[in-house]
Amino acid sequence: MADKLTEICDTKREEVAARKGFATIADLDDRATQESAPRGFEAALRSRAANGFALIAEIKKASPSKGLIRPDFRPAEHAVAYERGGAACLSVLTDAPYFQGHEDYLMDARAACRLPVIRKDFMVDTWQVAEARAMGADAILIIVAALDDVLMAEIEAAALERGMDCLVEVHDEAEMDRASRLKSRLIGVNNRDLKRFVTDLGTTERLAPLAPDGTLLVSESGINSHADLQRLSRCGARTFLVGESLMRQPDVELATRALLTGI
Ligand SMILES: O=C(O)c1ccccc1NCC(=O)[C@H](O)[C@H](O)COP(=O)(O)O
Repeated sequence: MADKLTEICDTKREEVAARKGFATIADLDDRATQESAPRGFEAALRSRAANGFALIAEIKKASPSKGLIRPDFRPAEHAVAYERGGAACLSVLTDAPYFQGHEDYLMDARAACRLPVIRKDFMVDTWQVAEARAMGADAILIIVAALDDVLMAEIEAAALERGMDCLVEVHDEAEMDRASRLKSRLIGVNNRDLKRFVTDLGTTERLAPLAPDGTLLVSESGINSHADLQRLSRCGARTFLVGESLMRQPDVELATRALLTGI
């Protein structure tokens, strides 16, 4: 897995190097003490998945594959709509160059609702983990394809010591094997092939049996309907990360409810 992801991570390393000049990890940890404690991202998903489908609803303005997705982008309103529609957690993109994200979107969304929030970004440095907590994030994303084993474990440790959860994202069998060596047991299979930008729900079906014991499996990307949730549940996935198909709907609350219930 390389290409676009490599390009995004190279850009991210440059961005982080520049941002580090403005705040040390100690500064960020100090700022984090003024934030509310982590809300329990994984626990919220596990409790919802025990009784049905658990949704991580994504607040996504744009993407490298589709450009602008939501012209009338209002993160706080979308957060409330997702919560009312039945989402268990939120995902908020904070990457600016490729997704038009911003840390303010995460802070505004989290302040508007009671849901736990994952900072959806490309983690390449432990500094970003402290930054995530300082902006209020309850969880971070670890993209296995973007990191070596040592850095991946350091980023996970930095999140766990701050009380945050990690969603560990994989795209293939080798990455599932590497993910299984981490402590976290919240593993996401990304159905999007980052070389060709096509999505295939079959990726989750192929990798689901390889997840280590105790895993809460999350199927990510390219999910459009309740029928997709039903199909994916047959391979054991009861937790889903959905962005574009919900963000394109005029009534986000209604669309979220329809996705979860089929009604
Ligand atoms: O969304 C993209 O085009 C993309 C491109 C390159 C790297 C990552 C990308 N997406 C990040 C995500 O993981 C998705 O935003 C998330 O899984 C939701 O997917 P979707 O429901 O298809 O919007």
